[in-house]
Amino acid sequence: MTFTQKLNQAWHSQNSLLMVGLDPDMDKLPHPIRSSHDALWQFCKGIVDATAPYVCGFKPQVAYFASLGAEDILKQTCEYIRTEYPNLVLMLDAKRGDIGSTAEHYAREAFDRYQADAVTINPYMGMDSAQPYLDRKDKGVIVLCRTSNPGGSDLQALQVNGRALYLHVATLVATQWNQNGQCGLVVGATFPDELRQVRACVGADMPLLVPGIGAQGGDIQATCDAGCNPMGTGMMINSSRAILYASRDEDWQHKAAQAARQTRDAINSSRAK
Ligand SMILES: O=C(O)c1cc(=O)[nH]c(=O)n1[C@@H]1O[C@H](COP(=O)(O)O)[C@@H](O)[C@H]1O
Repeated sequence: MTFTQKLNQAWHSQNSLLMVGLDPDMDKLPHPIRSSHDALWQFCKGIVDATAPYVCGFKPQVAYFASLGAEDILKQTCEYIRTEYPNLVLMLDAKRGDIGSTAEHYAREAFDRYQADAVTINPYMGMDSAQPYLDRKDKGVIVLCRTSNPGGSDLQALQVNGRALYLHVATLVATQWNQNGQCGLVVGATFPDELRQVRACVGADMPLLVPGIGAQGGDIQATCDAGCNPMGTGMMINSSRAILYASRDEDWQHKAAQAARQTRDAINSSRAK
């Protein structure tokens, strides 16, 4: 099954556009598990189990694991998601970008080592840097387009031939890079006007990874109005900290589940309007 087929099925079977980002920060782990020898694994497994009923997928962020030398826990978490929740999308957030020969190894990392369904990449180095990912015909390649952070405007909003650079990226990906129909774009929920423009530019079928609700303050209604396709889908709306750290006490799993359910419900009532 391809990435987009799996995503479409997950949207419908889970009735959810919510993606939970797995960004485990040792300083913020719940107190009851913090001093445990396998705290990181307990946290990742606990969050996955608590929130799985409410999501279309999970997005582990490589840096949070790599900075701890905990790639083994990332691998274990990916395996756990794949085996226990095989209908949910597994997106590796890596934001890689390098020359083709090196990118080939990043592609192996994402798709062979972690067996992700999709990976985030940076388009700055152009098509040959994306080719090793695009060659994996069934895998999702999610390209940074209009990122959620304030500094995203520094380059992405520059006018190039009368059009913002991020729209050039959107057009390039939708026309030239999307040969296998498995590409998507990252567009921040913090910029709903730009999200609307990107959706108009790429059409209804391209999935958008939309981080920026929750801790970054993006508005769910504005996000759905701007980014949903006519079927009321089309987005993986990511939230990490607001769900992961909803509580640091005994009830951390319960509070994470509650935050995920409330976010899913808010998205569903916004996309239904
Ligand atoms: O590619 C991403 O996932 C991403 C792109 C972007 O423009 N902004 C952004 O915040 N992200 C990621 O999405 C997550 C957002 O986390 P919260 O702000 O805690 O919900 C982090 O893992 C970021 O690395």
